[in-house]
Amino acid sequence: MSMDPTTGGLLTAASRHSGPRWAALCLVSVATTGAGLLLPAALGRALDLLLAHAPATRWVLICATLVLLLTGLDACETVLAGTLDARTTAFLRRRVTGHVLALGPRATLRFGPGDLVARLVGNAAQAGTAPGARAALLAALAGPVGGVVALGVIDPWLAAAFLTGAPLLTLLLRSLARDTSTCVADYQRVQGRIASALAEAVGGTRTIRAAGTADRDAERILRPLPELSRAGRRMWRVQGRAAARAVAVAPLLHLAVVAVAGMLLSRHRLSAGDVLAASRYAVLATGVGVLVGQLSGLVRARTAARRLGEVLAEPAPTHGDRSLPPDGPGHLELRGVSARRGARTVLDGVDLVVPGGTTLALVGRSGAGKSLLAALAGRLTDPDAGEVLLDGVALPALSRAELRAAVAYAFDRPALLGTTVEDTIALGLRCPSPARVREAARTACADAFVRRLPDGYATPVADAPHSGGEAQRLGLARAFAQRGRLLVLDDALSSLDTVTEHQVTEAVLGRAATGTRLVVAHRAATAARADTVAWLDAGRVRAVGTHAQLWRRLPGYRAVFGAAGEEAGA
Ligand SMILES: Nc1ncnc2c1ncn2[C@@H]1O[C@H](COP(=O)(O)OP(=O)(O)OP(=O)(O)O)[C@@H](O)[C@H]1O
Repeated sequence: MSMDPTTGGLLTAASRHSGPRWAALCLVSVATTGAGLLLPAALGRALDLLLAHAPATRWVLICATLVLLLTGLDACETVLAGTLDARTTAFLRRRVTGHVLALGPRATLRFGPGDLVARLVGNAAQAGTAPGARAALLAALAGPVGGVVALGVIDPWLAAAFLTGAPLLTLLLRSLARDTSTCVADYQRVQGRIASALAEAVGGTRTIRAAGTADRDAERILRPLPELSRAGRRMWRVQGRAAARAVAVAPLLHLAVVAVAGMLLSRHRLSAGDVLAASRYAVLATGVGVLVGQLSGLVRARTAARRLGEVLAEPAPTHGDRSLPPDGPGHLELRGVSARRGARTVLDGVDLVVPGGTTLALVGRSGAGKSLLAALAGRLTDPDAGEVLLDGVALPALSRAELRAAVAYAFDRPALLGTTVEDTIALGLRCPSPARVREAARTACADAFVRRLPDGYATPVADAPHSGGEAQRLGLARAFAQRGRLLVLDDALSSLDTVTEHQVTEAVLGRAATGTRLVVAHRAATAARADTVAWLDAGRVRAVGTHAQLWRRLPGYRAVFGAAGEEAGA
């Protein structure tokens, strides 16, 4: 049951997080085992005294006290184990959620949203039982070990009789741990694949309905079910086989101990009470059934922790602690920037300068890398080579807070996060204020429709209208409220009606606009309003100039806009 360092470290951190509770659980579990080990000796002593007609009340009372103590300890163990599991699970979920968000788009690229949810929900809950399972295994091991020691104390021959079969038990447990680990890993992997396919289908319900492929997609999502069932059955078979072997071996060992005890009784080396105690200790020592259960639980928890460890092993982007020069104009510079997606180099050694306070429109055919370049400009993703600087500071050198306050983004399909509409617009603001939110909403032409909502800005975001244009206006309002020195609009006006688009474009690109703006432009009219246009083609910047210059000189540039562009450009 070897552990990679990430998984081991994660479980150690989780145990440390619940340290006192884990220590208390270990203590209670070991105390339970200790009380369980004392009971046979006390019973044997009481029996001997009763058989000899000697006063045995004290020993009978000790036996009763031990039984009561065992009941109390058992209750404590249940409560401690339950709360420890819950705390550890919460700790793991917090840690992995934080890391997934720190990874940004890379997390979904590498694992897929469904698989991530499966890991965060199912695997985290299972991994959360690891510290409790470790404590339980410790106690379950203490039982057999204590049983053998007690047998040795009664008579060394009893321990020797038991130990002849011990190697068999060790082999049994080792093969159980190994086989269970493989089956559980297979099972959890298949579960992750089903979750991925389901998340994809949930995101594409409209497409599935429009295509009328619901049955086919349900079949596709559940296709790995037989594999899941095979992995599940394999898991039960492994455990069943181990339990069956244990059931075969344990009574033989028990019998051997009782036979030796009987022989020693006949030679007057043991009393009847000793035989009773030895018989019970032999049962404790052969408690492999308990061990099988505990070991399987621990293996399942560790396998689940390994899946969380895989997510944590993905390196998150680091941030420096530098600040931007105060009152910088938002001068953006890309130096030799290259970025790959899949096997393709989408951007190849791109150099680009956007002087502070100006607007640059990114133009290019579909798939040319406009969104990728827009993402690189505000460090939503990092380049594979080259660097991006804002006001002379490389983006990775900036502190996270400084970077996020300096660069605002609006997207074509913004995620509306937060509780109310007001929260959605104020998301991420250092000093949110109602006035700032309303002003931003007015600039984005969202104020009028928000005020018409039943509770205005206090309307739950789930109840707010979500048409493409309305969502885009809320997303734009969020970007405007941020008042960063760089504003990046990635196709953020595409769903607006013509009048609204004109008003928003005027606010963003008109004379009154402030800061530097990077706009992904699909329409010639938008490109024409920018100070400069960068034409992306085949991974490179083919030309930089005003729209009018590029339009006049370059037929390839005109072709990007097609027939509609000919009219707008003209
Ligand atoms: N996760 C990914 N895996 C593989 N390729 C990707 C991934 N994301 C983007 N790409 C590819 O990178 C290229 C650039 O994508 P990008 O979204 O930047 O293009 P774009 O110019 O904005 O296109 P559009 O105008 O259609 O939005 C495309 O060929 C795209 O298929």
